[in-house]
Amino acid sequence: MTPHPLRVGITGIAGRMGRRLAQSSVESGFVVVAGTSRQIDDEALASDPLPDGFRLVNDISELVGDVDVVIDFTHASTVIPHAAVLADAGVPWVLGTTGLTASDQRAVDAAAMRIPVVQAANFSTGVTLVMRIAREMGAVLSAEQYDAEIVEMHHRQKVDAPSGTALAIGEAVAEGRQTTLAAVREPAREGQCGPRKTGAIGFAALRGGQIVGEHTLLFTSATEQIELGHRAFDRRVFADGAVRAAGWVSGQHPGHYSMDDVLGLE
Ligand SMILES: NC(=O)C1=CN([C@@H]2O[C@H](COP(=O)(O)OP(=O)(O)OC[C@H]3O[C@@H](n4cnc5c(N)ncnc54)[C@H](OP(=O)(O)O)[C@@H]3O)[C@@H](O)[C@H]2O)C=CC1
Ligand SMILES: O=C(O)C1=N[C@H](C(=O)O)C[C@H](O)C1
Repeated sequence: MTPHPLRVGITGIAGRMGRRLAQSSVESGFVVVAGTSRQIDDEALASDPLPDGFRLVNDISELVGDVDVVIDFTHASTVIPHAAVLADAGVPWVLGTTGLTASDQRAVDAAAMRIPVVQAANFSTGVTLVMRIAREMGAVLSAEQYDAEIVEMHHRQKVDAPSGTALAIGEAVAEGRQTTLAAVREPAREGQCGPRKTGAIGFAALRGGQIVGEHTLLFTSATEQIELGHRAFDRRVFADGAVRAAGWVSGQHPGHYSMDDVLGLE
């Protein structure tokens, strides 16, 4: 049963997503009990609507005793330690961090054997649907005829590329084509890179200004081009999805869940 009101802990609460997650949590009637920041900066947080009694701590291990769920949008280097702390404490995990290595992902999968984890490279409802359509397009638009490419653009501060969403869209196309992205991903093109391989999935990552997040999937054949795009205007779209996931995951059994599960999609 979901405890009421839900007590939420937010890692990286002073970050771009951390701040927005705190607002969305409060707007949803949850209590933001604690957040982490490696540099405690009360002044920077003073303008945000956090409740009395909120604790700002240095490390996730200092907040897990007080919370029903942790929402975590930080940096890939935190994933292995966060997985261990949350699994040991038995606290559900909503994970939005991108740029994970294969060993980071294995740590998430291992934690999901012990706690419920909702992981998504993009918590917006729109992108959740884009993934489903991308899978179907991959299944119908044959790899021999249609070249699949994914273009993404983000703000100049983003540290990982291609974005987690771009990679997840690529994985969905690969799944539709009954293969894996690892098997068909085209290496970044530069110099004498040679012609495009049939069946490859390519990526282009653009960075500039304060673009929140834009993704376009293109299928190009000799006779036509199909584009599927998504543009996020405000980080609220990710935060609201993650907060919805937090409310949902706190009542679940251990397992690895996606936004499809949260939204009740087949
Ligand atoms: N799944 C989704 O829907 C979305 C995912 N993201 C992902 O969320 C993550 C955070 O994005 P964003 O909020 O823009 O990033 P920010 O850099 O603004 O915030 C990240 C916060 O994480 C904390 N942090 C803890 N450990 C580290 C570390 N080792 N290196 C860097 N930061 C650390 C920092 O807080 P402090 O310095 O105070 O400790 C920082 O403020 C990224 O991986 C991004 O791709 C972003 C948007 C949507
Ligand atoms: O870093 C960001 O900002 C974003 N990261 C996610 C990703 O890597 O896909 C989601 C969104 O596009 C914003």
